[in-house]
Amino acid sequence: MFHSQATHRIRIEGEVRISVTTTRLEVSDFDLTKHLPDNPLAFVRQGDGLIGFGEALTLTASGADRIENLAKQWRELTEQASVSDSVNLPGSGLIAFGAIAFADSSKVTSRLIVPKLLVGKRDDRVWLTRVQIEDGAPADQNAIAGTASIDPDFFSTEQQYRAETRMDLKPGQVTEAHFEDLVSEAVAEIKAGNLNKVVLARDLQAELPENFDVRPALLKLTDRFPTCWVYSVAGSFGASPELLVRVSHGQVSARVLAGTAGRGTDPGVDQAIATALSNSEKNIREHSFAVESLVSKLEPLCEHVDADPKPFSLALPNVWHLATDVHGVLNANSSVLDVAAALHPTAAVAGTPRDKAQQLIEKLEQVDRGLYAGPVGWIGADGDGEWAIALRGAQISDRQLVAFAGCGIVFDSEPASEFAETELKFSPIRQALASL
Ligand SMILES: C=C(O[C@@H]1C=C(C(=O)O)C=C[C@H]1O)C(=O)O
Repeated sequence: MFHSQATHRIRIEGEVRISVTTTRLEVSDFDLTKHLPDNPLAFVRQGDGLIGFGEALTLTASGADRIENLAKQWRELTEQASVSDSVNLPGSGLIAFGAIAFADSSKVTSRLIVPKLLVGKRDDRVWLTRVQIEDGAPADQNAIAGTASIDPDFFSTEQQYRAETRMDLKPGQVTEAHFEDLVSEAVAEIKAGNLNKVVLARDLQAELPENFDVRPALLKLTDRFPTCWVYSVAGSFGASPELLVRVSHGQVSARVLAGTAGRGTDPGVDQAIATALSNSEKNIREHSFAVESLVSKLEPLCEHVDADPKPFSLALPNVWHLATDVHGVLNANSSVLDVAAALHPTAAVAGTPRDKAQQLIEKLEQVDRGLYAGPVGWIGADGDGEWAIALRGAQISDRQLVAFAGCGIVFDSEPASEFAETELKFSPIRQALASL
């Protein structure tokens, strides 16, 4: 069954040592989402991706420099690695999953989590990475923490997930009427010339049923949203359509979304909606703020940056989005987290100008967004990786589940239609938790 092997060894200040072994697995038709552990780490799109089991090591940070701080900790950790990776695919070798809080002031800790065990898949190639942590004493005298064993049936048998319990999402701290008031206030600020765009969000909440299992929800999200990045990291899970940044061998890419319309049930009407969206001045303006913010932050890090001059209409099962793919070539050895630190928060989730929008979000929403609208993804030992924006999902903490959805407000936004847009954006997570 084992095909090839790679071993990474790391010594951290002489105290902790991580030993990482990646082995190629000869399995066919392997479906990552049918083999998830309880409380999985996951980042999956179109059948490819990474799933992680347990936590071998977690790096944490909070505050305004949380992304730079995690990037630095990760660099220090990996600099001491001796890497030999014959699988040598994006996602093989030493990997951390990560979830980063939206706001500088968030009480929620941002994390990079190295799983005890990881299974990756790319273009029908599957690999297994095992992580061992030793502390201080020579390995043979030391109890090895973080050793994960794997059930021999793991790769041949689909895992049994616990039965779903229906969960009703109820209005959270920002109710319908309150949200519409906030939109009006934001429009007034924009008309007064204080800023151009701000993204306002509202929350829904539910009590978590006893013995809740997130895996059936993740399965539904991967089935229904194959082109989205389905994520599950540190209690934050969902199906994001938006790629904040991917770095691969010096190439950087992103998918910027902003501008939304609901899908039509009749094909003709649906197409008319897409055409109206791509001709809507309001939506084009909203979208261009998001592209400009991303490109302007990316340019200093790149030799050149390419963005399509006109957005395309991206069809998701529930909505149309205006979308622009952006590509660039990095001019230095920046890691995906270095780039994420420069890009976050884009005008797709904060606004323009960024600092004014962040201040207005804090003033109006008065709710900690936690990991919602923050970067979620993975980073490898070489700094390459892929991070989506944590949208269209929910966060679990203690016995509570909180879901957020937001939308970009510009001078001609109407409160009732912005509320309706948040409803559309809640539909993926509502359905994933509806136990239908
Ligand atoms: C803020 C969200 O989505 C973002 C806002 C969009 C918009 O305002 O049109 C579209 C896609 C995302 O960039 C969300 O889903 O909560």
